[in-house]
Amino acid sequence: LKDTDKEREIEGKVVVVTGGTCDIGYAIADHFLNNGAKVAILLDIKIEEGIQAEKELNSKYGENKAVFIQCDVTVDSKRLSEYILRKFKHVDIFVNNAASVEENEPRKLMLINAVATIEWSIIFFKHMRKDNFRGEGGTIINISSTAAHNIDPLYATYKASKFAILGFSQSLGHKYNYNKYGVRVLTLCPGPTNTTLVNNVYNLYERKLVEKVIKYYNFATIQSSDNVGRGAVEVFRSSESGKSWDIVDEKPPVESPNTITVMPEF
Ligand SMILES: NC(=O)C1=CN([C@@H]2O[C@H](COP(=O)(O)OP(=O)(O)OC[C@H]3O[C@@H](n4cnc5c(N)ncnc54)[C@H](O)[C@@H]3O)[C@@H](O)[C@H]2O)C=CC1
Ligand SMILES: CCCCCC(=O)/C=C/C=C\C/C=C\C/C=C\CCCC(=O)O
Repeated sequence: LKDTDKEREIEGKVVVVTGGTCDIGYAIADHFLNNGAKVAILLDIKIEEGIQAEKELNSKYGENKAVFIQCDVTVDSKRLSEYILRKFKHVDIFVNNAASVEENEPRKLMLINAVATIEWSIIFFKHMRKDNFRGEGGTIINISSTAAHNIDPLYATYKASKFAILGFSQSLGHKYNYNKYGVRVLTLCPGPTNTTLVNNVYNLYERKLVEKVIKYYNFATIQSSDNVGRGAVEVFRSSESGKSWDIVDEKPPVESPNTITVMPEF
C-alpha cells in the first residue's frame, strides 16, 4: 500500500471524537466504527450521556469498541492526551467536534470552539508527525460550519469561532506542512443539522429572522447528524490535506467555496 492509501484506511484505526456522546460527534464515531475502526474514544463533558453512548456503541459493535472518557476540552488537553497515549499507544484520527453556541458567554464559547480545537490539534499533530520519534502520521478532522462562509445578523461569536477553525485548519493542513510532516488536516462544514445545538437558535433570535436567514441561503432541509457522520468517512477516504468540505441538505460532501457570502441589509 502507498502511504496515502494507508492513511485513508479506517480498518484497525484509533479514533478520538470530542463532544462525541450525541448528535454529530456520536454519528461520526458510529460511522468510523461501522467502517472498521479499532476503537472510538468519546471525550465529552456530559457523564450520563457518555455512559449511555459508550453502552449503545458497544452493543452495536462489540465490547470495548467505544470508550467514554469524561473531559472538559478547555482544561484537560495535557492530562488526557497523555492518558490516552499511555493507554492506547497511538491515535490515528482526532476529531475536534465539541462546541457551544452560548453567545452570552463569549469567552467560554471561544475557549471551547476555537482555543480547545487549536490546542488539541497541535498536541495530536505533534504526536502524529512522521519526523518525530515513532510518528506514524494520521488525520485531524476539525468541525467548522457553513456559518464560516457567511456574514449575517446571527450568532456573531459562534461565527467568529467557526471562521477561526476554518482558517487554522486549512493553514495547518496546507500542502507544504503535509509534505514536511505527513499529517493530514481536514475541515468539515456542516449546514443546519437537527441537533440540540441548532435547536437553541430560537431561544436566541426571533423565529422570523432565523427563517429569513435560512431562506436567504436556500437550505432545502435541516439534515440528519447521520449524514454528517457518513460524510466524514467519505471525506476521510478521499480528501487531500488542507481541504474543507461542506455537508448540507442530506447530500454527500462538496468542496467548500473559497468565498464569503455577505447577506445584504433587509
Ligand atoms: N447542528 C448544526 O446545525 C451544526 C453543527 N456544527 C458543528 O458540529 C459540531 C457538533 O454540533 P452538534 O452535534 O450540533 O452539537 P451538540 O450541542 O448537540 O453536541 C456538542 C457536544 O459537545 C459537548 N461539549 C460541549 N462543551 C464541551 C466541553 N467543554 N468539553 C467537552 N465536550 C463539550 C457537549 O456536551 C455535546 O455532547 C459543533 O462543532 C458544531 O459547531 C456545524 C454546523 C451546523
Ligand atoms: C445556534 C447556532 C446554530 C449554528 C448552526 C450552524 O453552524 C450553521 C448553520 C448554517 C446556516 C443556518 C443559519 C441560521 C439558522 C440556524 C439554525 C436554524 C435551525 C432551524 C431549524 O431547526 O428549523
